[in-house]
Amino acid sequence: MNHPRPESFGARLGAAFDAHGHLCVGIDPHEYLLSDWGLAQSATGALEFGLRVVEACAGRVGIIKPQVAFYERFGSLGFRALEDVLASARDAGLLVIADAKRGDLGSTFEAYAAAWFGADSPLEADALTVAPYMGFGSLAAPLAQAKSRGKGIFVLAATSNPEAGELQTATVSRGSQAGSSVAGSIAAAVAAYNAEHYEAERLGSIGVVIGATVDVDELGISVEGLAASPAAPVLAPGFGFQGAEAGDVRRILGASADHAIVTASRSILSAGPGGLGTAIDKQVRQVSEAYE
Ligand SMILES: O=c1ccn([C@@H]2O[C@H](COP(=O)(O)O)[C@@H](O)[C@H]2O)c(=O)[nH]1
Repeated sequence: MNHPRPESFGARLGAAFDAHGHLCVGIDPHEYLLSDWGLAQSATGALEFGLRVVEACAGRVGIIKPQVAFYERFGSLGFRALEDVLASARDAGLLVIADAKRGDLGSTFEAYAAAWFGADSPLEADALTVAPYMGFGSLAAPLAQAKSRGKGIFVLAATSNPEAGELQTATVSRGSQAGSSVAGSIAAAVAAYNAEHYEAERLGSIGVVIGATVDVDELGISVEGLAASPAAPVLAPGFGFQGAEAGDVRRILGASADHAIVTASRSILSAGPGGLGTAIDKQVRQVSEAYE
């Protein structure tokens, strides 16, 4: 039987940008946030937290990013809670980026892709963050599965944490990217992959993670290369709590800002359950002003 090819992640992301703008709300049930929200330090507390964030996001933003680690810490019950949060986000029509930062050699990566992209998987998400430090080639299986299942992948290139620069500015010594920085080589590989596999699309389905706290020139990343059609989506954490301001997104990401997912977690979540809707509305306004 012939199954119709699903709409690509890039197409769905473009629709989410058009309908709701570029803000993505992170779901990060930190220990202190569970306390502040009056929730239990348990999978049940993390479930309640996630469901309330999903409820507040529905109709306000198009994209959410649950941080898997905050569910994983509660073991199997935490994963069960995450499954329910993902199901509720799907029902609400939100685009879900699972921030799990998976990475491994090809055959093992296939299992991760089955977990996060499988149509029958309870952990099914729209996109997954992955680590390329076993080589960009190690991503071949999840890249292929993403394409066939209409999913997206965000490859870590230049992360927002201050200690990352030492490794990510290092020079690649071999192969077609010899002489580039590690971050620049990942960005170039993603741009090339989109050009080859998503050539007919406005937005490719394979993106990069570039922290909003980094200097893309210093990191050796060509934002023009990422913005060339089909543009690579840029998942940009680091706004709010880590210091970057949404109003600066164009200065920070240059040509890639038009395809950026402006991501914030603690700065919004710290408003508490009662103030969450207002905090999201305020952040949506700030982000949309930056794009005027
Ligand atoms: O480079 C990266 C990659 C991922 N993250 C994740 O994003 C959120 C940021 O949370 P804030 O509270 O808005 O700082 C968190 O889940 C990180 O693990 C990142 O910060 N930087």
